[in-house]
Amino acid sequence: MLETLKQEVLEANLQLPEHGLVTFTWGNVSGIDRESGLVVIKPSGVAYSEMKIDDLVVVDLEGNMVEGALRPSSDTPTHLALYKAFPEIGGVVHTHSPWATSWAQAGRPIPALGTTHADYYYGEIPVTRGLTQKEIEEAYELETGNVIIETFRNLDLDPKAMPGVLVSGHAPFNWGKNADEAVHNAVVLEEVAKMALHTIQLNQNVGSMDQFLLDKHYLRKHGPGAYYGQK
Ligand SMILES: O=C(CO)[C@@H](O)[C@@H](O)COP(=O)(O)O
Repeated sequence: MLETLKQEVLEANLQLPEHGLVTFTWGNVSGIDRESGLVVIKPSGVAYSEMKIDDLVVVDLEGNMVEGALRPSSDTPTHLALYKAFPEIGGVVHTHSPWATSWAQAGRPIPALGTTHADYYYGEIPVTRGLTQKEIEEAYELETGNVIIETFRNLDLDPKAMPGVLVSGHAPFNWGKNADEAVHNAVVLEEVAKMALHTIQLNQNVGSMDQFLLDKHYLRKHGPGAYYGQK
């Protein structure tokens, strides 16, 4: 089971450079085996072109090392916080993909402007508040997870219907039922972020799309009896 998960996590990580979502080593993917509670994650600072399956690190949900010779990604506490808070997810990805990161740095949520967005994200893609100096100094990556969870609670968002978030001043995190789906959602986020910025540049008065169009696109793909089936 763990060997299969490692292969999935390796392949998901390697998709990041393929899709142009990472520069150098600015990103990481993990996957969880819910039965054992073990998480497989990219090692910190290892180049994608050199990464081998045995470089992946296995940790438990408390962050204790279970397998691996390298240091786990510095973002591991964020991944673990998300796995604990959102039991329905099986994969997490963090990138600094430039279009989504631009919105995060601007501290702006991405409004739902069209059907590409609505096929994956049920409404505006949220942005968190900025972390305080104390949070950054004491437990930066854990608090990054906590601020995401706080945002979802405050906005009453369902992580299945909203599989990503922008961390203010930082960058996006995405998730999915597994590592592959998390990366898929990150690719869509980047495309949607780019299109939204262009759309607003072309028409500053554009409003969010109509609720009935959002419902039609999101619910026919992900709602009960969805004809596409669940991703
Ligand atoms: O967010 C950041 C840095 O701002 C990290 O995700 C990025 O550098 C990747 O770190 P790791 O190599 O996974 O430790």
